[in-house]
Amino acid sequence: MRPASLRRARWLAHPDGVGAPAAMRDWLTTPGSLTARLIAHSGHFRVQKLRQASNVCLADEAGAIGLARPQRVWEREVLLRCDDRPVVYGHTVVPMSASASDWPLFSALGERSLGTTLFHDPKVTRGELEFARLRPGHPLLARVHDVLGPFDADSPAKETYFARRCLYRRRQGVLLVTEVFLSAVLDLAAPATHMNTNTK
Ligand SMILES: C=C(O[C@@H]1C=C(C(=O)O)C=C[C@H]1O)C(=O)O
Repeated sequence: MRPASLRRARWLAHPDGVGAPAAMRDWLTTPGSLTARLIAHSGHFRVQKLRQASNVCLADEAGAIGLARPQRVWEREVLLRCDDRPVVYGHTVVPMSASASDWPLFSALGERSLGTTLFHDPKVTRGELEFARLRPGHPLLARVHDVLGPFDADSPAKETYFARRCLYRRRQGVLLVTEVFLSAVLDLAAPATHMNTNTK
């Protein structure tokens, strides 16, 4: 079992505390749907579903979804791909106590983006974003390793990953989405500044 200091990250209410470079900070603080912004900054966007089944949630997640300790939840893992390059690893958990009427579209999402169901449903309320720097040894990075292969060990800088998470509520249900941003996201078309994106 990893030491507690490695199993958990410090989730902060403001991105300044995680020390992300400006370009990564801009992606971390995307105000609306990440899916919509990735679509706007690539020629082809795809949600690659890795796994959707029950699993024990991460130590970092239990408290955020109202559980006293890590317990079995509904878990969804995806890679968001732009022009076939993985740019975000998505990890979503829903407590087993949720009813089908809380998240009616969740179980049958397949390779449709969860974001499209969250941002177009007036019954869904979105909590505040939280931000973290994930250090080698964090379980989310182990998941990323499992999918993308080992880190480039001779360049530790590449082992620094930044993530954000957000709690969504609908009826009596909660759903926590955590997004780990991969370095390839910085190669997308220069992200528009929020001012530009808000002036549509
Ligand atoms: C919350 C969103 O949904 C995205 C889609 C996900 C999925 O399909 O599992 C997971 C992470 C998100 O980046 C979004 O687009 O903002």
